[in-house]
Amino acid sequence: MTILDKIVLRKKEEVAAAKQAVSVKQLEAGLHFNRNPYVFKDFLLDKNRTGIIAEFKRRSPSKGIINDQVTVEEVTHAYAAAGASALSVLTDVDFFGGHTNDLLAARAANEIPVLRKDFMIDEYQILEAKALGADLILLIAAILTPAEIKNLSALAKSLGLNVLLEVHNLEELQRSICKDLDAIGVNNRNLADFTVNIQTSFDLVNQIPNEFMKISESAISAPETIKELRAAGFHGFLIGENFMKTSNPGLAMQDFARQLISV
Ligand SMILES: O=C(O)c1ccccc1NCC(=O)[C@H](O)[C@H](O)COP(=O)(O)O
Repeated sequence: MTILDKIVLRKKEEVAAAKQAVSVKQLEAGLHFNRNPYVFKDFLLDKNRTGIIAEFKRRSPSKGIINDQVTVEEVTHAYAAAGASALSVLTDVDFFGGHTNDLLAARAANEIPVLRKDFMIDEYQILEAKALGADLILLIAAILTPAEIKNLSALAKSLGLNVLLEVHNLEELQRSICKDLDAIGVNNRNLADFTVNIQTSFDLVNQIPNEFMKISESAISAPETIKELRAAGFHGFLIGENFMKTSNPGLAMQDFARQLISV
């Protein structure tokens, strides 16, 4: 059983428990449910921003604890001030040390798009994302059938949410593309065995139809890499560990953004 299989098994239990605890009616009555989400593309293409989707990531299955000494408010606020185009907030508890409260806190502290970074397998989680104030949801091709991607993305769009599809190879990309996606992310990390290779992004970028925003995800640690990814056609860059492993992730992002101007 891969780590991804384990995460999905646990996610099914979590979603079942969440449905018992909070009804769909209660979600729909939530503080943020009627808020208009930000348009992800506008922030990605804003020349005054970096294109970076900066992630708040306390721990991960591949690295263990990355940083449990900082708060979501201080870090995400500093990311936004340093020019992040969007924030990625992990809400998975067991494998990433995240929480839905982290998303609520990031929403309250920021006025840029927030991605609910989780393993979405059920319509309930999309409604929950909307209620928490997310602007963007992630659908991972490796854990969903084409029909599930179609249904979950259609529901997200009907709620005004932006949809990021994540793929790792050409087969996942070709079987998963559908009309309700806004962006397609190439994950440079193989989620089954944790190996990382930036080349995955370069290999797939021209296979992604140009109507979608193109995002390179994971293992990005140098401004020069962003320059190369941009030249290849990417609009967005999801970065977690490179900032979170420092004692001051916001400052790390600020230094990175400064260097980005001069590469
Ligand atoms: O990061 C992991 O170990 C991991 C393991 C299993 C499933 C997903 C995993 N990570 C999710 C991500 O892809 C990253 O959090 C995200 O792309 C940022 O990557 P990085 O900049 O390398 O932290």
